[in-house]
Amino acid sequence: MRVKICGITNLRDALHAVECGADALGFVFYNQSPRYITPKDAKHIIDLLPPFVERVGLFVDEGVETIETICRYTNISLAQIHFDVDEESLDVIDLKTLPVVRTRSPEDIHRFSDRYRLVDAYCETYGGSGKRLNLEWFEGVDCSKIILAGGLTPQNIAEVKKYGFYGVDVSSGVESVKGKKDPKKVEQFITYAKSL
Ligand SMILES: O=C(O)c1ccccc1NCC(=O)[C@H](O)[C@H](O)COP(=O)(O)O
Repeated sequence: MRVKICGITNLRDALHAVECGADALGFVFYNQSPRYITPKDAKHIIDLLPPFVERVGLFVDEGVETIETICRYTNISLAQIHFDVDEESLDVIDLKTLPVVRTRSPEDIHRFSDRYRLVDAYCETYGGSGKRLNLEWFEGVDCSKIILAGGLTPQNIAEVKKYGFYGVDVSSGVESVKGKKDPKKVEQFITYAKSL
């Protein structure tokens, strides 16, 4: 199971997550978020990461040029796209992209089904809400290209085991306060997810 720790705002949390075995770190470039990080601060952290860690940039309502410029400057390796896009618009971005499906009903899970995608619970504000998805919606679905997000915690991560997700993504479930990770929760989450 691959694990992404999202909403990284400081070097200490980043290095601790990597030490615990995180495969990917998420940086929120959306200035309305309590987890917002400036491109300059993200670059500082990313420059100090060891090899083999995916750096994911989260974007809400940004143009292609801004996304490409920020990713190149910071050395982000994957752009996570939170606003409504179609396949063609994704292909215009000259970077590896990960569309986010904000799910209101079981049918939504099948959007972008040929691609790797992050499936999150729908909420009015964007991301990091702690809101969970109904796991029954994934019964009988090919989850091999789905990264599951939304309300995951060290306590409930074991519930996802039987679905065969490509990976899991967590933000608020491993925080002490918004924008700051709890080292123990991060360690537990990654250990439990990797044991599934
Ligand atoms: O985390 C944010 O504040 C955020 C802001 C804008 C767009 C996306 C954002 N986070 C999205 C994520 O990928 C979260 O990791 C995902 O929604 C899971 O969050 P949580 O339910 O808190 O684990």
